[in-house]
Amino acid sequence: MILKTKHNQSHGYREVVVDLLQRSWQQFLGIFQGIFLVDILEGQRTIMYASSESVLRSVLAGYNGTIFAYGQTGSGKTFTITGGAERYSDRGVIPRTLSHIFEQLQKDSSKIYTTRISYLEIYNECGYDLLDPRHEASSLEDLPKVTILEDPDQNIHLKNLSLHQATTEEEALNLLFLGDTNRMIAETPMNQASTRSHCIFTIHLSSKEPGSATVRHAKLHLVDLAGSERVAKTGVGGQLLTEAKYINLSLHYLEQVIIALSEKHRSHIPYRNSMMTSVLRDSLGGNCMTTMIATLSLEKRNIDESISTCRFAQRVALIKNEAVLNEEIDPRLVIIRLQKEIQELKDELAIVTGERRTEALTEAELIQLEKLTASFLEDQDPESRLEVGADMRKIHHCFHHLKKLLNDKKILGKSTVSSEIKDPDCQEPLKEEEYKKLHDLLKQRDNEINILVNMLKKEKKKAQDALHISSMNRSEFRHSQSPPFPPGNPEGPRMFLSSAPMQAQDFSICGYRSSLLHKKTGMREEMSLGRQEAFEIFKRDHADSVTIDDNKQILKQRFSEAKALGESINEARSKI
Ligand SMILES: Nc1ncnc2c1ncn2[C@@H]1O[C@H](COP(=O)(O)OP(=O)(O)OP(=O)(O)O)[C@@H](O)[C@H]1O
Repeated sequence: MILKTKHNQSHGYREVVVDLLQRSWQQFLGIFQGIFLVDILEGQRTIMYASSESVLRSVLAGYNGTIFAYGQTGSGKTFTITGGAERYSDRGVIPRTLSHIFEQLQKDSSKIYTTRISYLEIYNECGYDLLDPRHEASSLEDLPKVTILEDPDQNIHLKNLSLHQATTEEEALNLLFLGDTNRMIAETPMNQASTRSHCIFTIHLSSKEPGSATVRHAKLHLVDLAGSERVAKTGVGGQLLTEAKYINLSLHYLEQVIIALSEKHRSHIPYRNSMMTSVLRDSLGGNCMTTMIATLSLEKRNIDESISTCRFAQRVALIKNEAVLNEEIDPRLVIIRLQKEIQELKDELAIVTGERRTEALTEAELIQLEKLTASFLEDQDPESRLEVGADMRKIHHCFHHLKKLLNDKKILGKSTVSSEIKDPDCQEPLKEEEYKKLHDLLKQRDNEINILVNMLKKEKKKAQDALHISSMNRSEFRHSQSPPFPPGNPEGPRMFLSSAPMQAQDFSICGYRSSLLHKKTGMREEMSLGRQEAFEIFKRDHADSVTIDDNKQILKQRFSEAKALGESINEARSKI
């Protein structure tokens, strides 16, 4: 519990307060056990540290929490809870709490958090939604009233109170500012801007671990109660008097609830007497970690109110709440998890039984698979899976679709690259240059082919000449044979003509073979130019090409020798 004073006396201030209270109320010192006295000079940060730290820790862990400010009018409740507008350092418990919560949520990546805000005002015993967008345009009577509904477990639900999701501190602060502008504020003899209502700013925090169906819901109520005032002392009338009556009455009911809670063995707690005690039922005597900030105005004339506040604080300090972890299993998540499990089991069963499906997938199924593939590709989670079941048709379609996406991306990438380097001014010259290059290459190849064709022609002519000569020689040689060689005696001519005629015969066989080869390869004239060229290259690069050339030379030499011999034989014959 925190006792905050607004009095602006810094020198020996704490001592003055304690001394004052000691003299006025001897037993009072006992009350201050566990109560912090906060000096105005120590500022809002100390208040925040002393009041909120442990509550915030519990809220983040999944427990409900409440921080409420109580004190007479003008003692600094609003300043403590919301803060002063002049300096940043004056910001109160709500903005500091929001800052702390969002900082912690950002640090903790192990859970998924959802933060929602509501802002309730209880004015003259009626509830209003301070975040209702119609607040500014309509009068209070036209606005829907927030009403209390109680379920069989005596849990309180508030009808017509909106919940606004806030994903960042900034969004949450904007909601706070919006609500603050809608609050009922009036000038009273005790306070230039007295809040004439009780305000409850609630942060609803839900957290769950990824993949888990267990959700924790925690509520943090930050309550700025309206201040009590002695009507006889302030002498207010009219609207202010009506408001003061409502405020004092609801604070009286609050006190009754606190008294009942602080007394052991009290079976009935009169929560239902006022809207405020109904709404704060859990915070006051139930499942909640509650901190009360008592604010005092320490002018001498306010001593009675200060003592009354301290007495109230003493009673509050006696109450023991039992906070429990608000965990529940989200039925929607359970259903989703069970459905997934059923599907997985079905798939497993299909694999085990070897069930084969051959009918074509429907259009809707194909679209669904493509959607699944797209969301799988978009999912940043490295452990995400593309679940299509044990159906080969579906698996194949997914692969097919993935391939298509990849190819589309490649084509797109290429076109992007080409469009990136495309320069409309230099594109034409580039093409012409390419064309010229290709044209030159073509010309060069034509020349080479012509040269090769000519070479081939020459070679062919030579071979034909050689064939012609050898056939002539053979006929001449045959004429000179008498009697002809008996068949099956290939040795015969060699014995008779020694080696030279044999060489001529070999050559003729060689020519015959080459003509056969020509026939076999389909005649070289009929070969395409490309094939001829390839054949020439093959011959040139062949491992035996040198030996073949040498043999050709030897053959030529022998041919001329054979020719000379033939001539001399003819000469000799004519002589004979
Ligand atoms: N610690 C403080 N430092 C500086 N100014 C303060 C402090 N506490 C309160 N004040 C100033 O005192 C005035 C009254 O404070 P505030 O409105 O917070 O009181 P309250 O208890 O909320 O009153 P009410 O119940 O009438 O709404 C305001 O002008 C506020 O700025």
